[in-house]
Amino acid sequence: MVQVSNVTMDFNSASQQLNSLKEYLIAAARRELMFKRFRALDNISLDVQKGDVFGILGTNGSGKSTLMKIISGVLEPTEGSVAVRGNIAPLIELGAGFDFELTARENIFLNGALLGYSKKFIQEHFDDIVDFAEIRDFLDAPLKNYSSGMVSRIAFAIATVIVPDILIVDEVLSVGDFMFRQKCEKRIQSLIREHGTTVLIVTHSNEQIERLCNKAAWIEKGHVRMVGDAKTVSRTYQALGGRVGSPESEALIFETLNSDQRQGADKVECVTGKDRFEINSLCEVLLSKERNYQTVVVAPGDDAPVVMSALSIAGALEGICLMTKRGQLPSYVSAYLSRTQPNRLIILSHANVQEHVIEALQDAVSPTTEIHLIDRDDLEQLSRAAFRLATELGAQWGRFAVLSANRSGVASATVSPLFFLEPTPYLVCSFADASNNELAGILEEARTEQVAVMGNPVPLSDKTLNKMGAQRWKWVRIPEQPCDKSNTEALAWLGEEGLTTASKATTVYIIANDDYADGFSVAELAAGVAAIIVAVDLKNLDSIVRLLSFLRSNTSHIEHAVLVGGTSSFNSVTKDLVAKALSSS
Ligand SMILES: Nc1ncnc2c1ncn2[C@@H]1O[C@H](COP(=O)(O)OP(=O)(O)OP(=O)(O)O)[C@@H](O)[C@H]1O
Repeated sequence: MVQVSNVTMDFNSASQQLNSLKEYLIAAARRELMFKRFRALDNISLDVQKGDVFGILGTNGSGKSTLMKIISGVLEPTEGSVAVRGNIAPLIELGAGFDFELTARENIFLNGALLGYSKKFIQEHFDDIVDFAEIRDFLDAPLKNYSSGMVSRIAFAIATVIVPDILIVDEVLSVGDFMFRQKCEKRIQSLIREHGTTVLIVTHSNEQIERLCNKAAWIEKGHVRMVGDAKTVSRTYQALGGRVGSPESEALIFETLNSDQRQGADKVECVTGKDRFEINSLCEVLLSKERNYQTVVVAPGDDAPVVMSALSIAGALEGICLMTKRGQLPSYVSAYLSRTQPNRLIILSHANVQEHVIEALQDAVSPTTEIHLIDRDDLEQLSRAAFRLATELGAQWGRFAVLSANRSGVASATVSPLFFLEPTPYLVCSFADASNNELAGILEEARTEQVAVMGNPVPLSDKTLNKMGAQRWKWVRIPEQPCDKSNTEALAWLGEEGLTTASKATTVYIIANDDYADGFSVAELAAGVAAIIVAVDLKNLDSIVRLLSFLRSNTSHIEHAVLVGGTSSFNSVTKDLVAKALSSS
């Protein structure tokens, strides 16, 4: 029905900004107009058969709409050709052919005429259009008073009043409200089933592609990357689309995804929530099944160094660490406090945790609960005050200490189980000499033997560290980024110190590079089973491949891989990839 042959589309756009038509004409007359050429489509070929419901996938700007406009005849390709058999109803840029000064009634006739319908045909179908669009009460109001959703309804109703041979739907199913989207989808379904209409559908919804289409193409940066059955293309796109990485990594992921290994699936679990607070609440449920905590430490969840301080003192005082938002106390935290009525509540507050949140925390516990509030705008001061409080409350510090710049990253999340394996101070450091002297004093007081210096860059130079540590403690530097380097060095350090070993761990918690704070929530769970936490950069295929090869080489002892992250981080494809990597022993 549609044959796209070697289509290339170049756009010219002015390379300098001209502010008026006059400026444009002057520049044109002087032959000073400069254009930049941009190739939106590069030698695209596709074959759409009668009855196909053909999905087009691709990241923003990959050329999907340009291709649809060329197929509809709105744009002429620079090179190549398109052969179409039958009439087309193009649902592209709904409302593009409307005059917003005219009424909805007038626009129905105007738009219908643009689509080639006769006046008689529109009159005969006028009621159908109005009823489908649900606009009868507003027919004589000018279109400029309509919402964009209502305009889309009219456009959809007009374009689908005929039974087209080919229907082109470009992101139309993502406009309007839920009920109307369903109604549009039903009409498309009836065109497909009852009239055998061939459909080309552009959408960012993989779910729609898999549900509606039999075939799909994935277009990336103007090239066809893959054509095939809708489910395979959609799943491959979810795994590889818009990501960076070497062709070797891409091939390996593709191969893993297409392998029919099944055994690993029962080893993979997910802890997913809509955000880090929901994940923290899920972890709270798992942790409180095992223990009744008498100390609860609450910290603002969007401030990684504060959460690290909270984990440090929670570990040292055998407490649980919960996260709060700055402007609102999550309900699971207040519910937990009311339910368990702990003996001690420690609140860490930093930069704009609102007063009412702190009050709500205080109100949630019983009058006999001992409450400690550490409120400091300065992270260095906050971490030291937390250390001192834990010491006063009887913490017996172990061999290690973690020093950090005032930012944390992936390596912090990977190292965080340490706080629950051995009481370990977490201290934020700065450039000031006086501050470093105080820090050296704290480490001496805690009898620290070994220091992990997290972050890149960290204010402390090698020279300063050597001077501070003198003969008393050794130090190791662990970078917080990039993700894979952080993982490797953090895990190597934990392993060397006999804390958790990647080569023996039976459980692996996998977190996403951009959501590494989720690692803090699972720190205690990980420590409980001597598990390791690894981060993966899901936007980078090389990072995914490194994770897969790590899993493959440790398959013999990994019994559980737990994907921890927001619902958008780990999709079913990542889960499948991890399962397949774990089944290839
Ligand atoms: N008329 C035009 N003049 C210049 N460049 C254009 C024009 N139309 C599109 N482009 C460029 O061509 C590229 C492809 O655009 P297109 O709208 O086809 O992408 P898309 O895949 O539909 O994107 P999205 O998912 O964001 O809708 C983009 O970089 C866009 O800026």
